[in-house]
Amino acid sequence: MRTVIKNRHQESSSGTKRSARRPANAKMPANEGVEVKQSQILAAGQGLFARTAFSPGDTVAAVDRPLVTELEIDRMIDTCAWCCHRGATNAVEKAMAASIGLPQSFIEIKSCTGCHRVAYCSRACQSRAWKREHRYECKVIKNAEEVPDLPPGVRGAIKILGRLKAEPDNEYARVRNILKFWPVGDPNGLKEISTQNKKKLEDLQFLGSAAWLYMGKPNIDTLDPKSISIGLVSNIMSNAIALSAGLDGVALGIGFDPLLSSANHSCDPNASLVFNQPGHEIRALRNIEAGEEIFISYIEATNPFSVRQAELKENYFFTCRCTKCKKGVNLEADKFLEQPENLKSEYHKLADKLVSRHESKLSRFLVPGNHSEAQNRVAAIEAEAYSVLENERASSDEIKEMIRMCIGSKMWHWARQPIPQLCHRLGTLYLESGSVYQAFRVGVKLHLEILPIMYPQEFYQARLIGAWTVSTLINVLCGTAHEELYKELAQGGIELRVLYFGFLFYLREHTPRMFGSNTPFGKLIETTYGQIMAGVSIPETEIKEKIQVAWPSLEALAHNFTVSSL
Ligand SMILES: C[S@@+](CC[C@H](N)C(=O)[O-])C[C@H]1O[C@@H](n2cnc3c(N)ncnc32)[C@H](O)[C@@H]1O
Repeated sequence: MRTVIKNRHQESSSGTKRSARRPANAKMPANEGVEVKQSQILAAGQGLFARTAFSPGDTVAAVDRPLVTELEIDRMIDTCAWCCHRGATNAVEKAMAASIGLPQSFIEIKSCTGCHRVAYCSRACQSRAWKREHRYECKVIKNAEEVPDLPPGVRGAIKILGRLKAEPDNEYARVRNILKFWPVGDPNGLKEISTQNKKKLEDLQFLGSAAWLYMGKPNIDTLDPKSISIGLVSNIMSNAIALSAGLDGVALGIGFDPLLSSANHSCDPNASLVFNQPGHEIRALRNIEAGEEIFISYIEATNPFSVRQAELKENYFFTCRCTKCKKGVNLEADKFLEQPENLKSEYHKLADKLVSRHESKLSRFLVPGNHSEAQNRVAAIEAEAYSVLENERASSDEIKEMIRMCIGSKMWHWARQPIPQLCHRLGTLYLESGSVYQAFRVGVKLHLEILPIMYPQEFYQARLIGAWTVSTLINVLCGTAHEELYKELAQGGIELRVLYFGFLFYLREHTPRMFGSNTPFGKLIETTYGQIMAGVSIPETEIKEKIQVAWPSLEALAHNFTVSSL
């Protein structure tokens, strides 16, 4: 059956004009541009389809706030449970956020005086949350001695059960809609989870029963409330959209929305999810024709085949059958610069040690070839690199060491995972330790050389965030604290102030179509532009000429960044 989804706002389009497309700036009632019907992926249930053509950057579908928005347990004290804005919790973080223009420098988070377990950034957010959902959970989670910190999926289910109990007539349809999602909606879905990982299914059942229990075992008309609770938790947790604050990438929590969550996954997506705290939308990454299925990526799609497959299986319980995965392992994401048997001999001893360390998970990292000893060695280096990445406490020295090993082995290039993710982590660690210039150099390498290879689509949000990060770092380097360094760079032909304008203009041009103008990021860029330009007397055209002259110095900086620059 076809479900046409209606309603909500949609940003006007202003991209490439083609006859089949909507005219630029045409107003269109939102979400009429999509419909839910049988997916083109075999055995993947329903999917989201375009009913009209979209250009890169267009909003394909949008909601004011996902139906379920739940914070991670650690975020409940510093993040608004309604709009998901985070406030700095200590003076050091506040000062660092202020220095790079992050909103958490001025956001104050206050706990709910009823339960002291969730917090809000304003009375308006608190009052909206109370009316919509918090009144159903406040008493339940109040008693911290009896009720432990509950995972986001359970809290989401508690609120839905509360609403269902209070307003059964209004809420039945919504609950049925959530339960029709896979895995619960798929007749074999839960069995499949159990086959893959029996413990996972038991956990979901346990958490579902817990939500029902904490709600006081509600009796809801003729429905079986305990099974509903298990179904809600299972579907929310296995379809969860990861919510993160775009600017600092901090994981905030999970979301579930019947419209946005209808979009299936592809490792070569044509659209992406943008979380505008709390608005949430799907934006086109490239031209999408009417009738095409909309695919987003649930994970980091530039990881190698087996890493992607394993992540989707472990966290989302399905085997990916997207067009990219159907081609197997021989794509760009899996390629090394050399065949495994050409690994330099000085790496053999170290790699052999890693083979025994990672023996149990080596198969995840194996690439096809006919030289098993050599394959094992390269797979073991890759396993080590991913384990450093997964270790939240890895030091900057450990990360540098790993990048040196991979790049030094001449098997990896800079855009081959997990190098980009390791570089990103290194940049963050540099910043946290106050090494702004080092963070800037890593940021320039990422933005100018690595991200355009990873995400060739110009409208990928990660590229814009990369540009924003570099611009804020340049801004800091232009301050009085770095005067000497600034002069030194200028003598070497690197005109930071001019380069800053290059980023500012790029951000101002692209943000409206990548995040939207009337969003936290859109407003931040517009305010920054207004403040900076107010103090500038030179016409913009003249600044642009200067940027053109200065830009090659930045490209050279990126090019000359090697392992010895770490
Ligand atoms: C967020 S839901 C998407 C809507 C879903 N197709 C439905 O009908 O409920 C995610 C589920 O869709 C299916 N799915 C999504 N992308 C897939 C893919 N690339 N390959 C196979 N199954 C996929 C899996 O069953 C997954 O658990």
